[in-house]
Amino acid sequence: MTKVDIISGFLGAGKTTFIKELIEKVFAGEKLVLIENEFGEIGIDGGFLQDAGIEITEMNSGCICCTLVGDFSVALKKVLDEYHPDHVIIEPSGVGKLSDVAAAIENVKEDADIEIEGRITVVDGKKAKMYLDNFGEFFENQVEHASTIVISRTQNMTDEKIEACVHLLREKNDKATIISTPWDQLSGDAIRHALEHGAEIEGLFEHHHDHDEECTCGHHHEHHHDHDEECGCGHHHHDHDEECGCGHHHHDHDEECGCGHHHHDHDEECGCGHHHHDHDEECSCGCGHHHDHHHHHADEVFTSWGKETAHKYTEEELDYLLKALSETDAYGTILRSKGIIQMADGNWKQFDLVPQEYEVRDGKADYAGRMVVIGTDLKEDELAKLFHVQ
Ligand SMILES: Nc1nc2c(ncn2[C@@H]2O[C@H](COP(=O)(O)OP(=O)(O)OP(=O)(O)O)[C@@H](O)[C@H]2O)c(=O)[nH]1
Repeated sequence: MTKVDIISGFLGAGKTTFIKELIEKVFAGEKLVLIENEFGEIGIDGGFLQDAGIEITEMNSGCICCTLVGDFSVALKKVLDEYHPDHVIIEPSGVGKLSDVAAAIENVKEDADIEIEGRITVVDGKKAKMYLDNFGEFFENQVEHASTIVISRTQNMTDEKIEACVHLLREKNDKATIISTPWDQLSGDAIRHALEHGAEIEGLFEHHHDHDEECTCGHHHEHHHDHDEECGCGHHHHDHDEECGCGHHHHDHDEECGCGHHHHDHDEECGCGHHHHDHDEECSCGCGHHHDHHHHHADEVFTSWGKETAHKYTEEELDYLLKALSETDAYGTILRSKGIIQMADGNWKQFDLVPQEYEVRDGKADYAGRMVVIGTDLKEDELAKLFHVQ
């Protein structure tokens, strides 16, 4: 039996940092495989885990989401056959929906001896409200489908702020264990207990209905449900045996689409008896597409820009670009950036950036400098100038 833990969380939430804690405190000595799915084309993480002798499979071909569920299932099966690990840790991209990833694992469960132990979502305590308001479609799904929610950065928050954050998360998920203790104070046992509790309540997420049936809404779902239950794909389905014929996705009508606006039903009927929202106007979510439905794929909303470079940066250049990206919107709405670059003195530095915060560490020489920037409305030409990669 291989136990599978999913460590999800929005861009820069602290997934990789929490995985380090898990590996050191909880999974030490176990045969472990990590499957990482980065949204950016250029993988930056990974080095430290490889050094620790942990097997890493990167899926950089795109975000695990409903369109990539099949590819992901194949990658997971391959890892199980090849390594027979005790544990598989899956780190989906920050903009992946936890329900999509869980559905992919459920696929594999039918012919492999695995059990989902924890659906863990790491939440940046300081940004939870802002991300819920602005990118609710992605962030909310990660919170709602978690069995354990781990809040990061609580060591830098007041008790009131921590409480407000827990309250906000509780409104979206009243079942999950919420960990708000700073991680360095958490023992391995406490983390293990939270994971095991996750496994206990995992049963609540599982449904046993007809598998492999084609839903008449035009999508292939792994599970079908009675009544108005959520199937884990993050969408709300109505009677599955009913053909509505309108060819649209149907969702909870009161759901936010992630563009930060609340859309209401328009009075149009497509004939299936449900109200659909059908705007012809452009949504201001930044994806630049016309929407006639509520569902966004991550790559419609978020863009990733990445480059390799031989440029050697001075301290001033690095300082300037990190401040520009974290404190201004001159280059678009920057949600995440990370990179490994060579400095003018020959040393290598690794940087990690989220809105309002960045961190620079000494890095190891690599084959080339490289960086990735993820956000909305990215100004790519300006970014290229900022990083001296033109
Ligand atoms: N102070 C503090 N910093 C943290 C904490 N968790 C994460 N960070 C920092 O936040 C940045 C992002 O952390 P990661 O662990 O790389 O986040 P991630 O969720 O893996 O990010 P993605 O690569 O976007 O998936 C890094 O600079 C971390 O050092 C925390 O609890 N406290």
